[in-house]
Amino acid sequence: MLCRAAAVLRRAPRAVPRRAFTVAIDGPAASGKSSTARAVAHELGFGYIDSGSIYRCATLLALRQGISDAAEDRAGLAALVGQADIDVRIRPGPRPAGPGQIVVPDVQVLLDGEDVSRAIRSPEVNRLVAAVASDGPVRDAVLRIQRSLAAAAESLSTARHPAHGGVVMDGRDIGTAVFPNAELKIYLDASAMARAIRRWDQMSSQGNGPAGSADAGNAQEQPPAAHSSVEDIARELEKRDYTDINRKHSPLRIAPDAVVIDNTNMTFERQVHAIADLARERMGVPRRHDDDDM
Ligand SMILES: Nc1ncnc2c1ncn2[C@@H]1O[C@H](COP(=O)(O)OP(=O)(O)OP(=O)(O)O)[C@@H](O)[C@H]1O
Ligand SMILES: Nc1ccn([C@H]2C[C@H](O)[C@@H](COP(=O)(O)O)O2)c(=O)n1
Repeated sequence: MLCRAAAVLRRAPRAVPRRAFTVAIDGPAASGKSSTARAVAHELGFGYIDSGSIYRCATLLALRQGISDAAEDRAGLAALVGQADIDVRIRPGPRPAGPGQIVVPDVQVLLDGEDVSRAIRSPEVNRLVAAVASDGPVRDAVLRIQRSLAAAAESLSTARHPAHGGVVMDGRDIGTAVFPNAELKIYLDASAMARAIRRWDQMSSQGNGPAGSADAGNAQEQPPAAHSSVEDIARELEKRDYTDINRKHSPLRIAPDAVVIDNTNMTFERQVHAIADLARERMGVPRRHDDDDM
């Protein structure tokens, strides 16, 4: 009898079919959401969706159609966004520089088949995107795109890893509005000064230095006039935090069930390993980075 039971157990499928695992990463500007989310997705073999890039595509559409940031002019934008074909793909990025180093893949964004990865980070888009992202109907249209892109990315990932596939999405309202039932919600935070220093470094590494850089990551806080100091950038980031927290539609909030990670004094590697291991723990698979207990 025992032998029979054992044989039946051996024949039983190992993994019970389950919904794919969703990791939602939210937080203020320059807290490290997108770089962390991409690295975590790579480490777990998950899909990745940069939700900010969808708002940026909506903004590019507005600019190309000559739609200004006046609310009445934006009335038709939500319909345009709903009809657009927007795709966000993860690209195998630079190889790690040494053994054990973290891979942060690049992201490619397609708007109606055109590669707009650079165009959506132009100074014009940076200037308009916050206004576009505060529009209720545009947010509803983007929400539908976010969910359908995530479903596609999840099914690709689960086709490769049937027992533990999933998707990582980063933004401002992923754990609160887009995926309120996400299996793991992270709220990534850091002091305004730490974020300003990172932004400064980002701008410097992109060529012209903070004073003249046109495209510094996603830096919307960069005014047309050049920044003279890290303190200026910190003040701009605080202004943006205020706008994000106080806007009417989907304001930036910490979901009650989110794990808050303040990475002010944390290395990039540690936060990536910690989040990946939290996901593994919740999926019931062994942790890989035992030193990274949070
Ligand atoms: N723990 C960390 N220590 C130092 N630098 C970090 C850390 N985490 C992320 N960074 C760096 O901070 C910079 C900003 O990160 P990232 O672009 O991922 O932020 P973000 O939150 O997605 O920004 P935004 O909201 O504007 O899109 C990047 O250069 C990233 O490599
Ligand atoms: N889930 C999201 C993602 C982004 N936004 C807003 C915030 C920014 O104004 C804009 C672009 O985001 P970024 O690429 O800089 O991360 O979109 C949002 O409201 N909700």
